Amino acid sequence: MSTTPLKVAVTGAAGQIGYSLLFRLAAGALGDRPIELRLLEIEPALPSLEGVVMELDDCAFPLLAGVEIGADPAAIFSGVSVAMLVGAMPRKEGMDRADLLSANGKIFTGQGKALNDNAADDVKVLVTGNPANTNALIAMSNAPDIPNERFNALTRLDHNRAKTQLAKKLGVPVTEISQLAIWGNHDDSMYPDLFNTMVGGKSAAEQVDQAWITDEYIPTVATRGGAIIKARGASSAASAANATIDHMHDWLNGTSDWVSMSVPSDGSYGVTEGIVSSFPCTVTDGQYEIVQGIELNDFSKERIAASVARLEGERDQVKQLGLI
Ligand SMILES: NC(=O)C1=CN([C@@H]2O[C@H](COP(=O)(O)OP(=O)(O)OC[C@H]3O[C@@H](n4cnc5c(N)ncnc54)[C@H](O)[C@@H]3O)[C@@H](O)[C@H]2O)C=CC1
Ligand SMILES: O=C([O-])CC(=O)C(=O)O
Repeated sequence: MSTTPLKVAVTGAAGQIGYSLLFRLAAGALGDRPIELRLLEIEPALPSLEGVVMELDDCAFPLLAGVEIGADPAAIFSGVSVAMLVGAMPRKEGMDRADLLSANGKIFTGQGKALNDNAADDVKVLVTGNPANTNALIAMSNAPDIPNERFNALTRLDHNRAKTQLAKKLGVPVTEISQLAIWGNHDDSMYPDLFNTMVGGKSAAEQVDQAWITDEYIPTVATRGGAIIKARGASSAASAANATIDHMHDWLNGTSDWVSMSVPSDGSYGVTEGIVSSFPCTVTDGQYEIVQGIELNDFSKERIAASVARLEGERDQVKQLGLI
């Protein structure tokens, strides 16, 4: 076990996702090593964050080596090797995630610059705050000294949702499912591809019919966030925190199966270079790779192209806003 604390920044730490995320991080969810938490909030939320820190203290977590809080990104990001950018406004019922671009996008220009100037050389940045893919693009574009591939966005929640919905349909445990992946944007156009997914060693697509995939499965996965907002009156929090941990855990520690990661496209599968889009990925020694050589049928190609078009639209919008 490494005894050097891993310095992890979390933004929006006093929010709902923060409340589920911090305690698991402090308990060792990223790996069996000490962790130092650097928590960023806006000034008015700092008193509430102080209460959360009191609760962290009250857990006496053996791996928690320190907690620092503040409203200055430069100070909080100083020397961090992991940055979880969660802090952003959540959508309300009836909104699309892209509706948050003008409100949230500017958060990621300042945080991109602050990471550029203050984070450790090996920093890995994961954006959860919505619209996550394009916010990651904004942060990446404002951090010219950090390699682009260190900026990811979260589609692991969609991946986990896709896994459970398929497992329920087929009456199998989630552990039977492999090679599942979400492609495209974390919005209603996302595409969970079942044509390359395996269940119990056999093709998933051959065990369900196409009408179920098109009319039930894809819409259920893609609109799950909205369904949760409707049911809870607030957007997903514990599951989003769980997915944020899953993504960063795997990026740091490696994978044994495909995982869905939104990463800057290198042009693989015709996805426009530079946009941050979800792909099937594997991770070895802290480096992810987009899985190559996957056969995509015409249905999949069409769905991916539609989602990529949404990402291009968001990119054009933030260009116009002067954020990239
Ligand atoms: N990618 C994904 O799968 C998911 C993304 N989300 C997104 O995550 C974000 C956070 O969600 P919640 O925790 O539920 O929201 P929340 O409103 O409970 O918490 C957000 C926190 O961010 C803080 N904040 C705002 N601006 C900030 C800034 N400039 N620097 C630091 N902190 C700042 C706020 O003060 C607040 O405490 C939302 O944008 C939401 O839509 C939520 C679920 C899943
Ligand atoms: O739907 C939302 O606004 C929150 C979110 O991203 C999700 O739950 O997937």
